[in-house]
Amino acid sequence: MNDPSPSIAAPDAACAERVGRYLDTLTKPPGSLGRLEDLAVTLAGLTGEDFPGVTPPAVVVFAADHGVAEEGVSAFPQAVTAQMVANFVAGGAAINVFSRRIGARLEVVDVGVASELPAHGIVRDRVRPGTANLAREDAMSRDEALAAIAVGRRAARRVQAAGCRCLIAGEMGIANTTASSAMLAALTGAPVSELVGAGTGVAGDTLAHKRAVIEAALLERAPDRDDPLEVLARLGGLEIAAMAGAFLEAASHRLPILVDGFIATVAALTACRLEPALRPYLIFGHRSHEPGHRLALEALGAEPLLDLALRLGEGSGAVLAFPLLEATTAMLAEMATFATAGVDDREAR
Ligand SMILES: O=C(O)c1ccc[n+]([C@@H]2O[C@H](COP(=O)([O-])O)[C@@H](O)[C@H]2O)c1
Ligand SMILES: Cc1cc2nc[nH]c2cc1C
Repeated sequence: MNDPSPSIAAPDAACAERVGRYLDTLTKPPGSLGRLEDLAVTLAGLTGEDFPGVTPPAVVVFAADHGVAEEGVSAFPQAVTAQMVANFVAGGAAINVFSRRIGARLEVVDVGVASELPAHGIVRDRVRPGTANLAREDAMSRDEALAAIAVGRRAARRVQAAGCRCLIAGEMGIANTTASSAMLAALTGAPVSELVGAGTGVAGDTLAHKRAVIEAALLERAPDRDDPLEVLARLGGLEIAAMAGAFLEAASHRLPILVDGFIATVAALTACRLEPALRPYLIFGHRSHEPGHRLALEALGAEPLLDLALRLGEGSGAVLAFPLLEATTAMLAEMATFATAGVDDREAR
């Protein structure tokens, strides 16, 4: 319980190198498939397979509430967290629609929703009914943060046991851009004014108030930036902790991980601070409209695949990027080589 991270192997460098060479035998000018070629090398290295597979993918949506919602930092009331969970169960949310398109196994996990939920269709693994208000006290204890990380690890083990070959973690939690922004400022030292954003749609005085709440909380909670578990416990969220745990566990099984938007990336950054060996297993699906996402990606040295000005969460941007991973694996498995297709290779110079 005290060690949040399983052991994570380094990617298979020999396999990655072999696939890099193989790519140049396929019927295309070398490098012409651009970042898909980088992705092929990455997938080979992290799975240790010359012809990696990513199907079927799994989407796990972690839902939790945030005590800081009572400060009026979101455009929506806290009750929307539970209402959207009911929508996920009924199949009507964006994540349901997009997950069906890619044939994903979709699971919704209650890691800390503060109100009533439907009786069926949810994995019940609630650590506590929402965090405390981080503007007034620590969001949770270290033990609760560890327990929420363990929730995520259990979810990733279910994904692995179900035979899924790519993990996408999503989240639902009213006010979680406040928690994520506070965590990102604490972990990177970046000024709150550079990373705070609209979340579900706050603007004007409400946005200024959100910034002031985060700045005051950073002074009050003052976590040690070199202690990621302390940052998570004092400023974070249960679903953020669970995503971090899911990423760590998935990497220990050599599962490729497709990271979603701002909140998921803050979870990824936290997990990388806990265990730097995680970083090579992370592929970033998209750049969210939330301004802090750029900083979080920079802190990870990450360049996402898509930039569609999304700001939904739920895992939606990662699911939309998944077909690019599928295309990458199909490129390796199905393209003809110059030799098999009888196409002249480039002139020797
Ligand atoms: O993933 C993102 O980049 C993202 C950006 C802005 C908002 N969200 C979603 O909106 C909710 C948080 O917004 P807020 O305004 O309540 O803090 C939460 O449920 C997230 O899934 C998600
Ligand atoms: C309606 C709604 C759907 C969401 N999905 C993720 N976060 C959300 C926030 C709101 C408000």
